[in-house]
Amino acid sequence: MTKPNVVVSDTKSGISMAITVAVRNSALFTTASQKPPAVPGTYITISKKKLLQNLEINTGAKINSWVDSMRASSPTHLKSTPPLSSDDQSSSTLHHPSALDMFEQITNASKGKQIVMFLDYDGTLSPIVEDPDRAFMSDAMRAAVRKLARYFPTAIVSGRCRDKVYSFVRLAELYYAGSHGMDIKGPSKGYKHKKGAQAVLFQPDAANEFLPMIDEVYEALLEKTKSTEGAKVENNKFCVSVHFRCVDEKKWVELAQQVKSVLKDYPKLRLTQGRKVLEIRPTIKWDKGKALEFLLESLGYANRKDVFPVYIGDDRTDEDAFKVLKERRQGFGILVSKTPKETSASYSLKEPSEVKDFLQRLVQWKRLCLGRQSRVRRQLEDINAISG
Ligand SMILES: O=P(O)(O)OC[C@H]1O[C@H](O[C@H]2O[C@H](CO)[C@@H](O)[C@H](O)[C@H]2O)[C@H](O)[C@@H](O)[C@@H]1O
Repeated sequence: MTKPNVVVSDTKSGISMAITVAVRNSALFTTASQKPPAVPGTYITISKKKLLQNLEINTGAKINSWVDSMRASSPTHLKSTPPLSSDDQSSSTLHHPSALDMFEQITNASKGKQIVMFLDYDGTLSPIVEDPDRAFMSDAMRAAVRKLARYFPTAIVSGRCRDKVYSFVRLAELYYAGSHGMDIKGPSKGYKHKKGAQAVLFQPDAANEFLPMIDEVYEALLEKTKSTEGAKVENNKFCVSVHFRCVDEKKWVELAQQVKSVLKDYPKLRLTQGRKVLEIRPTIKWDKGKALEFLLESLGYANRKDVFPVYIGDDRTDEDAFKVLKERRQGFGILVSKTPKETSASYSLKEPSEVKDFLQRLVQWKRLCLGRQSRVRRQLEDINAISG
């Protein structure tokens, strides 16, 4: 389905807004004369009443699709889903092979380049648990990430607020991009930056303007959802998460409607979907993919061919970063998932324990490479000493 961006303008009120129109199944364009022009960005005129009605329909349809896709990915539903045919399995395995099985190919592709690591937090470094405040990472995972950061610049990129994710990871030598990349900070003082890299502290100006609105929406969502047992609202500074995980599935539509009813007063906020969570974010063009590009630039790798970024994540919001890597044709994305999914990542890992194994193997491989290099250097020095 094509989804051109169309600027819709209401002539009476002068309201203009950019919306994405699903052309083929569109409820907006019912007659040939109403069909959108082929060129995106063209102005068309729709009455305000019609516009609001149609947005209602679109949002209503979205609520069902969010809830359906959350249902489809819940463990109880996965169990009852018929297994893929052997053909399906081999094709998805072919498309997204295990990063552990393909380890050698991956490291070969990185030869002569600087690997830079980007790690999502929930579901990647820590297992998914019911209480978001108790999503701790294991000591073994922390040790693996600590060693990783000795050899490669390493960033944590999370939907959580930066302070919260830092309180879980507790490694001062890393870069942290919280609130889906809207709040970025480099390693604490005392940790060396690569030559050419800048000390980083960054929040897009446009995001800062949203802070009071986000706090207001957080309070409104707390109030609106308080009657729904198990619902949890989390303030992630530049965004808000509404958790469905502990809510009875029969109440999911109701909870999604509560969220929608609060958001109708905030057209400058948008909703994205994660793992049994709806996330409320500013409508600015900033996401985990932009954060990845920003960090590469801050590290001194803008427009450089000798960089090899690796992004590991499990969530829909990580797809923005996978896409950036695909478009740049640099490095690759690794999706953490037990089941095949549509993704822009190149490889997959099943769960956080496999992520840990992969990070440990990277460290071992790098140590071997460095060991080999220093042996060769010593031999050359010996030869030079003898001959000269
Ligand atoms: O970008 P991430 O680091 O993956 O953060 C995305 C969201 O993760 C958290 O929620 C998820 O993990 C929780 C703990 O395991 C789980 O209970 C919840 O169902 C998941 O959606 C976090 O609480 C959210 O704020 C993040 O946006």
